[in-house]
Amino acid sequence: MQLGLVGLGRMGGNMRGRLRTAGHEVIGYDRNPDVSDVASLAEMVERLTPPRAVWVMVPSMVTDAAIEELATFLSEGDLIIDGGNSRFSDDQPRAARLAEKGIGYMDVGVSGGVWGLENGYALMVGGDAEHVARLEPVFEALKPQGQFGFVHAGPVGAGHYAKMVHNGIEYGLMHAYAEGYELLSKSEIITNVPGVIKSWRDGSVVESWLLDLLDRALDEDPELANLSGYTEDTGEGRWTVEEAIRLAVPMNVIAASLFARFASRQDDSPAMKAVAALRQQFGGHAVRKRP
Ligand SMILES: NC(=O)C1=CN([C@@H]2O[C@H](COP(=O)(O)OP(=O)(O)OC[C@H]3O[C@@H](n4cnc5c(N)ncnc54)[C@H](O)[C@@H]3O)[C@@H](O)[C@H]2O)C=CC1
Ligand SMILES: O=C(CO)[C@H](O)[C@H](O)COP(=O)(O)O
Repeated sequence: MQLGLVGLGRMGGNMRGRLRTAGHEVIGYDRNPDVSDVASLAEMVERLTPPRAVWVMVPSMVTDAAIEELATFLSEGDLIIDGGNSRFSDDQPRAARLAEKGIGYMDVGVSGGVWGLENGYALMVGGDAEHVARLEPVFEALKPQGQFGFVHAGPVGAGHYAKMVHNGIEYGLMHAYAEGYELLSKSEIITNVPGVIKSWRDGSVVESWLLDLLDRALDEDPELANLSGYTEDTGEGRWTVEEAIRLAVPMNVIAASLFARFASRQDDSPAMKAVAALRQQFGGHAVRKRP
């Protein structure tokens, strides 16, 4: 089928490749002319035959603006799919605004990262059954081969909700591997840290794709010597914790892994300075002065 695709970066660019390999006609627009198929959004829309379907794959901070601009070129009966990591609570208001113009909307959480071109993307879909059915050939091309990797999770917003929780879990899993890695690295008795990690890849209880990727990173840089631990976040972990607070769900692991990222950005911790100062105040304990 024919699909418009807005945003041709690490995700959208590869998705365009996978869809084309499956025989679909993709007309992609990106602000960056080096990767764009067309010069403008208007040209992309012009080249699509109504009723059109346009998949948006841009950073969440710019998604609302991108969809608003796109909608000015679309007509009744067209359909917008947001595949980026948007906050689920943005979806229903967005769908309502588009519905005023007769434009349909669905949200899709996409997992698979830069490996999706080759392995396929796990898709978590939110929206009306009629829209899901319309996009079925696109989902079929994007999803991994095999039994799993696709869900119609519920109404508009459910796809992004599912992806939010997925990413929260991702934070926690990564952090568990990371803490295990640090302990192995500090141990006096382990002489082959990358070897231990590698050994777990087959037959162990903790084997997983993330573990495979940690092994890959250690193959490239056995002591991760070329990296700083500074770690960004793009929203999903925060939203997961916010939602856990709203629903009073104990979320010890994911919250701790989110906060560890915040700590990774500090040269020194103001909180720990306060703890050191207080110990000194009440107990006369020694503190380390800054050089
Ligand atoms: N990289 C990853 O592992 C994953 C990313 N995502 C989500 O997918 C979305 C895209 O992520 P990436 O491809 O990694 O980002 P990216 O930064 O590699 O690519 C974004 C692309 O969008 C373009 N762009 C930005 N604003 C635009 C606009 N208004 N109109 C047209 N093009 C515009 C940029 O020029 C860039 O090429 C984000 O929402 C991200 O959170 C989802 C799953 C995995
Ligand atoms: O969705 C993803 C993987 O599943 C993206 O890589 C996302 O950017 C990861 O989240 P964060 O940037 O907060 O670490």
